[in-house]
Amino acid sequence: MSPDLDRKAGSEPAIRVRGLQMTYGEQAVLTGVDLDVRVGEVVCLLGPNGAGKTTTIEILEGFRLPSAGEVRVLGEDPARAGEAWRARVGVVLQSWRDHARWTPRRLLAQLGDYFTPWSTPEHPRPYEVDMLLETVGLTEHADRKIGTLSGGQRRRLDVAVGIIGRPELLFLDEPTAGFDPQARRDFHELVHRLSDLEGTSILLTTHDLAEAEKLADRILILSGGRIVADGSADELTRQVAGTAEVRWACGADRFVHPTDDVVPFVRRLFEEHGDELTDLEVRRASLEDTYLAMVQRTESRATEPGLQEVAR
Ligand SMILES: Nc1ncnc2c1ncn2[C@@H]1O[C@H](COP(=O)(O)OP(=O)(O)OP(=O)(O)O)[C@@H](O)[C@H]1O
Repeated sequence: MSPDLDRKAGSEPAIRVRGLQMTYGEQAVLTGVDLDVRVGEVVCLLGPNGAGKTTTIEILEGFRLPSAGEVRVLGEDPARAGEAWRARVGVVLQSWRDHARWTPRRLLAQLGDYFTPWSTPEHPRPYEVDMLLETVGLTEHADRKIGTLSGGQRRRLDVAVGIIGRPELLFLDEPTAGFDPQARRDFHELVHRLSDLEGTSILLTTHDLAEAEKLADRILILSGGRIVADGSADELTRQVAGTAEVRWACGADRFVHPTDDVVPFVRRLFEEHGDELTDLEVRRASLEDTYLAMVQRTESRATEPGLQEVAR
């Protein structure tokens, strides 16, 4: 941990949300969301389509007013925060479509100027444009018109626009949608670099569970209007019963057994069947299995009145 992070570690979280509610007309989308993102942490918000991930992020960005609840982002209420606060927050929007005739270099230089008044010796802003172009892999395309860039190249530009001001907190809403595998890997390295070297706090949404596992210090699952799971990928996987499945074959017969105690179970198999075993496989629950189990659990609770009370 860098000295800067060390200093910040005891301070208030980058994001603190309690009892957040959001209702669109008659539709209650968020019914009581509690979440924290600590300084320097990378947190991934997962949830099915329509769960309210974008709504949550937009409220935290100050672009949408909640119906109820307490929201603190970098120590302020985003709905009331001013320009100095906005300069500390980076937002990667779903594709930069304006300024098709500008070049990435010109756009980034122009947007970067906005952050200059908020530069301090401890936290110089903005990023140097050439360095940022290199970081997001756009050096070759720096002087082409934005309108002629491919979808993936524009997405890289979106990321550059989001971080040009060297934000302390970065929001990424499905940042790698449309990326090819190389661009995805480059982006993952960029997130690690921002987090490890710059101490940037990051909240991102994705539907790519492998991406969540790779990037997140902590995963939150939003379902049924609330956070239903909170932990590292390993911690979440351990919360789902039957964490491993043992498959084996004796001659032509094949068997499957779910178990939490893999080693004693396999030892018994060898004691009982020894040389008769012709195949053996231990399959741990993946984050995908865990995610689907947790979302199904909340969805079935929502359709069975009273069950939620019993489960508590
Ligand atoms: N401006 C709006 N007016 C009315 N309803 C809205 C509005 N924005 C979102 N919704 C509804 O709120 C719910 C949550 O939408 P949101 O976009 O936050 O979900 P999401 O988790 O980001 O979904 P996805 O994974 O599909 O992007 C959806 O049912 C959506 O139709």
